[in-house]
Amino acid sequence: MAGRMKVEHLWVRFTGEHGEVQALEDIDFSVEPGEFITVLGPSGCGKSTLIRSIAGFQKPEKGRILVGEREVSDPGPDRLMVFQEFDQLFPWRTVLGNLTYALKVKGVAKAEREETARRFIRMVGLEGFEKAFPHQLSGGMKQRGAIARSLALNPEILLMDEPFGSLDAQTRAILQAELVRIWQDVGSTIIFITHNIQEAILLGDRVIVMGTRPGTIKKIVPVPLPRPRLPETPEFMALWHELYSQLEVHRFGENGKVESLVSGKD
Ligand SMILES: Nc1ncnc2c1ncn2[C@@H]1O[C@H](COP(=O)(O)OP(=O)(O)OP(=O)(O)O)[C@@H](O)[C@H]1O
Repeated sequence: MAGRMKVEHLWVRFTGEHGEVQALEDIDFSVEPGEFITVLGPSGCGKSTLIRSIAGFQKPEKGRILVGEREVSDPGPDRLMVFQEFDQLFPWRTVLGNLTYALKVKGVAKAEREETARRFIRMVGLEGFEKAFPHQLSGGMKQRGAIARSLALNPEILLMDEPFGSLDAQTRAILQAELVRIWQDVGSTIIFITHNIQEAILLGDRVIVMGTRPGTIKKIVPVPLPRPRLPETPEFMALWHELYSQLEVHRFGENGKVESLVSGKD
């Protein structure tokens, strides 16, 4: 069984053209094995910096991240990332080829690769498209392929940085439901970033709400609703309002108009 993941008093600072940015300040939480955590916050609050730190792409200024007993210092196969962009699969390999190649790199025996790849392709609903190349797939299908490839590699932790952010509302709703079903099947730990309140509640066992400048944890909110979750229920709506009130949802734009920093129901 995979160990608990701990983010311990993590601070990250960037020095850029426009001076210093304290992207993360004293981020501290732990995640149980098999837990589904959503991270919700307005643009620029440090969500991507947090997930990139967990992935090992970003060195902390202070603090550390533990996966079980191991301290994260570099990227590793125990923590795989799925991004928002649709071009994550190798364009010169078929869907099946993308998965079997990843399994080969991981060192899985040749005899097992194709069967494992086909199982995960089926799991994400891409059966029949094994021989298709990425350019022959829709955005949603490419995301399914990227998710299948990550899951086939059986990481301890799957890190998802707004993976459904570029999808139309209907495809997004389908993939949200399917991700929950797959997660219940495979039991991976998932850290899922979103700026969408409804998505955070639909998916997460707990929602980590972040505030901006500097990026801090404002609150960790458990979601005690049975799955599948229905946004129309009073319990769901009550949570929606609780999270909404935690977020710094509005600011004044240059022309004095109120701009929304997070989206709710899209
Ligand atoms: N490489 C970098 N160099 C300088 N500043 C950076 C760098 N990466 C991020 N930042 C700054 O750190 C802060 C947090 O950025 P980050 O991308 O983590 O936020 P986010 O919550 O993921 O935003 P979004 O939802 O818009 O993607 C921002 O102020 C950003 O400008």
